[in-house]
Amino acid sequence: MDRLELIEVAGNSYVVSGKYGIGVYLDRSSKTAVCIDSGPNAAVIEKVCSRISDRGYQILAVVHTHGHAVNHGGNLYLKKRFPNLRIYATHLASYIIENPHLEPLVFDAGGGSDAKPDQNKENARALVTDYLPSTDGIFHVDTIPFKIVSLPGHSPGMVGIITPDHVLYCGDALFGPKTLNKQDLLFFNDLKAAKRSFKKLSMMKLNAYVLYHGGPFKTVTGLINKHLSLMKDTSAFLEAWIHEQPSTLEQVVQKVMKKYEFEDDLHRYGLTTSIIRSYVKELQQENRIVAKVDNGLLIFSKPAATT
Ligand SMILES: O=c1ccn([C@@H]2O[C@H](COP(=O)(O)O)[C@@H](O)[C@H]2O)c(=O)[nH]1
Repeated sequence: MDRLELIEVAGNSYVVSGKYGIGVYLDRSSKTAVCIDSGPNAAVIEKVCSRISDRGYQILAVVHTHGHAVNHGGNLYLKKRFPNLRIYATHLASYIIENPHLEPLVFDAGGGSDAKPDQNKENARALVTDYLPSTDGIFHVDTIPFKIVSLPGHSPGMVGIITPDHVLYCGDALFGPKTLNKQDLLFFNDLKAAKRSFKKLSMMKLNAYVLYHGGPFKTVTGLINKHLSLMKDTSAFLEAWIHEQPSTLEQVVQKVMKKYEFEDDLHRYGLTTSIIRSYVKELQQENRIVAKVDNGLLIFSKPAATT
């Protein structure tokens, strides 16, 4: 793993270099640091701790945007190193953070989970100490004021965190260009909520936006448009296929895995199934497809023509 650095985003707000955009807010008066999410495992967060202590700061708290394993895998390490650590999360996120065995409910369709097994084990007993509101508002870590912005879509109850420097840590409300170029199929568990979150983001005026998969950006309008266009393409593809060929969810997943030339592995299958479920739900909500049970099979098909 490359050496991780703290990159200044604005004022006292930083982001860790590398694959995971862990946020770090350095409070100069108290010499304490607040992390936004804690990375996938102990190895990553240990390096982040070293960069923070090189600057003479101690970690006081970690604030979670949502409860996916790659966002909270550093908690147990932090808790062991800083026994008075505060861990902030919404109620919804806390269920998964405290019970990592629940994560397969989100990512798994009977096979693999999004987290590697050791990430799950590692995090087994790092309990949330403080609940964040899942609606917009202000909360304090010690005396430092942060703002919460509700940004559901990728994960239920996901929130963004705004630091006193007006930097918004968006979690996975948006993905960066690297992720967008790698995968056309975007993980959102509620597409309508995701689009409302995009709209909210597009109306905000902040100094910078930090994406957990993508790092810091001055504006996110271009990224939002790219997300909307990829989502529209996926929806149109699924609608056209289901109109042509009434299908079960498994058949739709198979079609998509073939289209994107995904490897036959359990993790990819689970992720694809979760994503396709969200699209199929939206197509049903918009009456673009219908569902019926036929001989014990759930079949999606074209709605009957109205006269
Ligand atoms: O097909 C997919 C696969 C993954 N995602 C989301 O992207 C990020 C980053 O994934 P990496 O594989 O670690 O680069 C992760 O949060 C996945 O949920 C996706 O949207 N579509």
